[in-house]
Parts: sequence; C-alpha cells; structure tokens
Amino acid sequence: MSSVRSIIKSIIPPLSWESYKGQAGRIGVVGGSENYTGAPYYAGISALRVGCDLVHVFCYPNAATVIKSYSPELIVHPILGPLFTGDSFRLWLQRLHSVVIGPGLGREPTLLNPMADMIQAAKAQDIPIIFDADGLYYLEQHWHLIRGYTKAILTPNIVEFSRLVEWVSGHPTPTLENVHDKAMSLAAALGNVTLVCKGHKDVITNGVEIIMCEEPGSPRRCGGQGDLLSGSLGTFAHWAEQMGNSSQLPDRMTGSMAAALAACCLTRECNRLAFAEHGEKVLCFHGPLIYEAKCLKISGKDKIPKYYVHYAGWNKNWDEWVNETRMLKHNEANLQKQRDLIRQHEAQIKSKKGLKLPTVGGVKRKSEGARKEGEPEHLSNTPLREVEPSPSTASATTSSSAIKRKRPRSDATMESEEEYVSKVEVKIKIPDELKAILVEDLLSITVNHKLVLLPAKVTVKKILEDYVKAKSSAKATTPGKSLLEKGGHENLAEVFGGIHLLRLFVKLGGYLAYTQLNESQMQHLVSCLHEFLRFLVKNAGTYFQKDAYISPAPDPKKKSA
Ligand SMILES: NC(=O)C1=CN([C@@H]2O[C@H](COP(=O)(O)OP(=O)(O)OC[C@H]3O[C@@H](n4cnc5c(N)ncnc54)[C@H](O)[C@@H]3O)[C@@H](O)[C@H]2O)[C@@H](O)CC1
Ligand SMILES: Nc1ncnc2c1ncn2[C@@H]1O[C@H](COP(=O)(O)OP(=O)(O)OP(=O)(O)O)[C@@H](O)[C@H]1O
Repeated sequence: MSSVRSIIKSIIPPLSWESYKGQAGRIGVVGGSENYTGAPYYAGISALRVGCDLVHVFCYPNAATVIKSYSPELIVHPILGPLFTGDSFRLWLQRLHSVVIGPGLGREPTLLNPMADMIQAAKAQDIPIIFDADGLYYLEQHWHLIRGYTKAILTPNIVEFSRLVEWVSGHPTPTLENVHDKAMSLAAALGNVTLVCKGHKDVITNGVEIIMCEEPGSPRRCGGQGDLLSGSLGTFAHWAEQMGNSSQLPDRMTGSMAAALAACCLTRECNRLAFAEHGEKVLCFHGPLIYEAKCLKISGKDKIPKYYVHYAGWNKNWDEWVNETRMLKHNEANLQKQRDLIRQHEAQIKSKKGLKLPTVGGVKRKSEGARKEGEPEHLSNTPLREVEPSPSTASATTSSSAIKRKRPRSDATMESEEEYVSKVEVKIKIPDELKAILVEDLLSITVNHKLVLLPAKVTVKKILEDYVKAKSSAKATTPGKSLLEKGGHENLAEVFGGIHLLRLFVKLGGYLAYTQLNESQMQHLVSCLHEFLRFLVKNAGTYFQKDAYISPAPDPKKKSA
C-alpha cells in the first residue's frame, strides 16, 4: 500500500501561491441526455472534488438545465444533438486538459454521429481522453479511432469489457475468466491504450505492464460509482500528464496507469467509507423476535465472522456483536418470517397471560414519536427481550470499556455548551432477567392499564438495607442509599418499591455522564452499580412480585356520565 500511495502522491501537483485559475485542470465531460442527467453530474463533480479548477459538461439541451441545477460549479454547454457543430465543440476543447466521454451520453445513433469528430479533435490536441459507459459503447464499432493513441484510457465494467473484447478480437467471449490476460491482449491490440477493467479487483494495463487495485471497496454495486471513477480519472490523468517525468514513477509505469490507479483507489476507498458509515441493512434475531438492524462492523477473528449490529430505532446501548446464525438478509422472505414470529409471539403471550400486546409485536421505535401519556419513560426506547433469562448474559460485566466518556473531567469549569450536550452516556448493563421484568412492567402499565401499589410491599429502603446487610461483611458500598439520604428523599425510599428502583437504572447511565466524577471514580461507581444489579437478580423473586400491580378503581365521574 505504501508504494501505491507513493505512486499516487507522485502525480499530484503541489499547491502553489503562484498558480492561476485553471492550472490544476480544466476537464471536459461529454455526456448527459434526457434519460441520464446524474451520470455527467457525478463525473463532473468528482473531477472537481479531486482538485481540478473547472469542469465543462457538453450535453443535450434537454439535460442542461437539470445538470446546472444540481450544481452551480459545473459549466454546462447544451451543444450536443441535431444542432451540434464541430466548431463550437473545438472552441471549448482548446481550453481543456482532458476529456471524459460517455457518462449518460445515451445511444441514439443519430446523436452519436458527431463522436468521431470530437474524438479526432481531442486527439489532435494531444490530451488524455477517458472513455466510459456509452463512450465505450460507441468505441465497440469505432475502436480504430483510438488505436495507437496512448493517451486514451478505457474504463469498462465487466460487461463492457467482454463486449469490447468481442468486437476487437472478432470472437465471442463465452467466459470472463482470465481477465488479466484478456485485458493485456486487448490493450495491446488497441495499440497500448490504457485499460481499466473494473470489478472485484480492478485490472489496469497498457498491454505491456499490468497492475491491480485491490483496495477493499464496498459490496454495494449501485449505479454511478463508475462515473465517480471516470470523472476523478479526468483530473488525475491531466495531473499525471502535467507532472511528466518529474513524477518519478516506477519503471514501465506510464502516467495514464498511475492516474488510473489513483482513481481506482480513491473510488474504492470512498465506497468503503460510505459503506462503513451507512452499513448493511439486515434482519437480526434478538430473543424470540427478528428486528431490523444495521451491520456496522465485521470481525473475522478466529475465522468465525461476528457482526456488530445496531437495531434500527433503538438506543445504541442495545448495539451488540452477534454471530452469523442470528443474522438474516433483508429480503421479502425474511420480512415475512419476522411478521410470522411476531404473530406467534403475540399469540403465545396472550394465551399465557391473557395480555393484549400493543402494535407490531410490542416493537416500539424511538422514531414513532414521543412517549404516550402514562407510558413509563423508562421503557420508551427499550426493545423487547427474550423473557426467559439467558445464563450467558445473566451477569453484568464491569470493564473500563463500559464507561464511555467524551473527555477527562479534570477541568469542569472549561466545559463548553457543545461539550456538555454531546456527552456520551455511561453504559450500565442491565442483566437480561431484569430487562424482562422491565418489559413485563411496560405491558402491565400500558397494555393492562395497571398501577403499582403504593406504598410498596418491599420498599426501596428495605432493598437497600438488605443489600447493606448482605454486603456488610464484604464492606460493600451502597449505591442509591446515600443518594436518597443526601437528597432528603428517604421518605420516598419508604414508599416506592423495586420496580421504581429498576426503572431508575434505565436512565442512570445518561444522568451519570453529567456528574463531575473522574474516570476511576466513575469506573468504581459503575462496578458497584453492576454488583447491586446482580444482587437484584438474585432476589428478583422477592423484590419484583406480580401482585405489586393493582387495577385502578373505576372513575366514578365516567360512570355517571
Ligand atoms: N444516475 C445516472 O444518470 C446514471 C446513469 N448511468 C448511465 O446509464 C447508461 C447505461 O449504463 P449501463 O451501465 O446500464 O449500461 P448497459 O446498458 O450496457 O448495461 C449493462 C448491463 O450490465 C449489467 N452489469 C453491470 N455490471 C455487471 C456485472 N459485473 N455482471 C453482470 N452484469 C452487469 C448492468 O446491470 C446492466 O444491466 C450510461 O449512459 C451510463 O452512463 C450510469 O452511469 C449510472 C448512473
Ligand atoms: N466486485 C467489486 N468489489 C469491489 N469494488 C468493485 C466491484 N465491482 C466494481 N467495483 C468498483 O466500483 C467502481 C465502479 O465500478 P462498476 O463496475 O460499478 O462501474 P460501472 O458499472 O461502469 O458504473 P456506473 O453505474 O457508474 O456505470 C470501481 O471503482 C470498481 O473498482
């Protein structure tokens, strides 16, 4: 990679205070028709983003206004079509350093007539000509026009490549194996033009030398990626030309090949970054149900792939690593499976407890708007979990990675508003057994319209005292007790019960981000809280009793009405 980087670097001209507008490149894009206005835009804008100064787009009149409205940076000439004159094109061409022919050009035979004229004019000017998309289609039957012109660069995808091979060799190509050899032969047959055969690995050759671009890229094959490549190549090809011998390329590597390598690496890296940012939409099992998720990271340690997923619409505290068995492709068959499971699950719960679940399997998303009146806040962004406790996840872990903070808390006085609002919440891992209790709590309140009996049979105070007793020999600290006492809320601790305490834990991570504790104090606190949660799990039967819920008395006003 380091040598690839140094090759690319060597063709990039240094910035200079002495340079004037246009020196970094004036690139032409020939393309843009009624059906395809996006392709010339993508090509033109990538040429600019790479670093050229000006881009001229030559298109059909009915595409011009559309392309102009995408970007004021592009200079658009609506000169193609029946009224095309070679003179008007040549006038502009004189100013250009390279030209990209094809993105969104279309294939109307009458519209393609002036192509030969344009190609000859660009050749006469001795500038790089990049052929892509419909430009390559035109070349299939007119390849003799570029034969021997070593500043021509062709960027076929695999389909375009096989068609070119067929036309030039005169033989049908039943298989697309041995792309290397075929590409070398084709480039040689075309008189050492540069070929960029795009695919899983991009093959770049001039018929003498061959290099590969194997940057990771992305598994998404959406349209337009080739336009990004051909447009950026327009700029790189000019730069390579401009740098000439001073670019110190490896032996036998031409400027066109170096430019092609740069454009391929750049496009693939952009693809990789976009994919890493947006991830792949998948479906993922979480407990008994399937949720829509996004795969953010893949790890192949020990040859067993693991996927880091984010559940769409849920708090990122639910993000987790899962193995392949829990992942499903996001397709209609699996979406149906998701719906079936929801139905089965609802029926099961109904028959078990006579409950009625809300909406789609109880799946409530953050995006579905604000919490409904009466709905407990603590569950408004909590996905439904497997109700049966899972032993593997029963214990709450404590590690330094569980604490995610924005910055050391040494100087709280210097904190800006932006820092304050962007704080990342402290991660408190609620064991699955307690999550199941929270889900039951949600259903009792929102679906069955129950209330929690107050004062609670087992109060917060009692729970904290139990904890102190249990831990006194181990000299454990008691989270919560001191908080309640200091805040003068001890009477509340004598009224509320276990479920209220548990609801507090859902929001606690967010609140703790705003305390002034330093890293090690915070780590200690989180460790104590996790220990306390394990204590709650152990005594869940006592602290979270089903009969803690009562039905509210009927409203006498409603009755009389
Ligand atoms: N937003 C836009 O305006 C876009 C316009 N585009 C333009 O659309 C026009 C037609 O381009 P097409 O690429 O569709 O050309 P073609 O009409 O030659 O179609 C090639 C066909 O091959 C298929 N194909 C591509 N790669 C393949 C592979 N590796 N294996 C198997 N099949 C494969 C494509 O899906 C397509 O159906 C061109 O002018 C092009 O520039 C594209 O650049 C995409 C974006
Ligand atoms: N299988 C693949 N894996 C990784 N990257 C790929 C793969 N196939 C193509 N690419 C990359 O995607 C970019 C565009 O190639 P693609 O074959 O999609 O072009 P295209 O079909 O001409 O595009 P367009 O839709 O713009 O006409 C190139 O940079 C290429 O390296």
